[in-house]
Amino acid sequence: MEEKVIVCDKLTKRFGYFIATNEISFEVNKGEIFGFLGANGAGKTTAMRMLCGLSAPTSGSATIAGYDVYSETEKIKRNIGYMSQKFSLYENLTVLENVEFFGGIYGLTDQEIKEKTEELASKLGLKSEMKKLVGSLPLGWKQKLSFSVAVLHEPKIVFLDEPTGGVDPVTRRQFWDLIYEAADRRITVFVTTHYMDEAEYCNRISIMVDGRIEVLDTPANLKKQFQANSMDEVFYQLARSAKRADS
Ligand SMILES: Nc1ncnc2c1ncn2[C@@H]1O[C@H](COP(=O)(O)OP(=O)(O)OP(=O)(O)O)[C@@H](O)[C@H]1O
Repeated sequence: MEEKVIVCDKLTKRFGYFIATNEISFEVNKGEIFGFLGANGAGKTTAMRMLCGLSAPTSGSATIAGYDVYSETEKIKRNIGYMSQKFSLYENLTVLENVEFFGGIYGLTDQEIKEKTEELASKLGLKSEMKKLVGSLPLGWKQKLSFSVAVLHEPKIVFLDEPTGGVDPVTRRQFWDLIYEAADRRITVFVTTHYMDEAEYCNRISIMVDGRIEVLDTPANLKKQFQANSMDEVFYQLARSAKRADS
């Protein structure tokens, strides 16, 4: 049987009377690429923050890499990687300094950091850029670098919150090559995106509407279910029913 690395049962987050995430239940397998979709305000970030151990749920249960989201948040943080468009690398440090800094935070030894640095520099074609400030790199490179840093310590799961926002299609494709490589190493990838071509790259996707998970299946099955030619069509059929104002 597949090992489940995320198990979530009726997980709920309220802010006062407002239910941002409403009884979501799902499981994610080891090494799976799981797309977590929904219109703006659907509740994705709120859910992801709970799964990363950054925000306590109001009710329901979840385990991440076997650890409880209420009582074992420190263990969760040690077993995951995280990347978002907003939280990224230090722009005023060089590429090398960033890798050394995050490697240190993740508890890698100096030798491991050295090996990882060389691997990363050659994989990303950044050998001659290692001493440049991250702030001077093009956005696409920053995001590929940021992803590589998020998986530097070979976490069990990497959470990606709109990782490719604002990046051109060619660079997004390269970014997804990195995601596939991580999944090949059995790192589970949990990714939110607004790009429907990226949704097609996921093994399975869920789509949230107004705090609830409305559908969860493979892209192929969802297209069949909604008699749609693309994930774009599936998404808009569902998003049309959303009531929340900020979508
Ligand atoms: N701390 C908070 N207090 C009150 N309401 C909040 C809080 N955080 C989020 N919300 C509300 O919860 C809802 C879900 O927000 P969330 O950021 O999780 O959505 P999202 O699906 O990630 O959207 P986006 O794609 O825009 O990031 C929104 O209506 C938001 O205004």
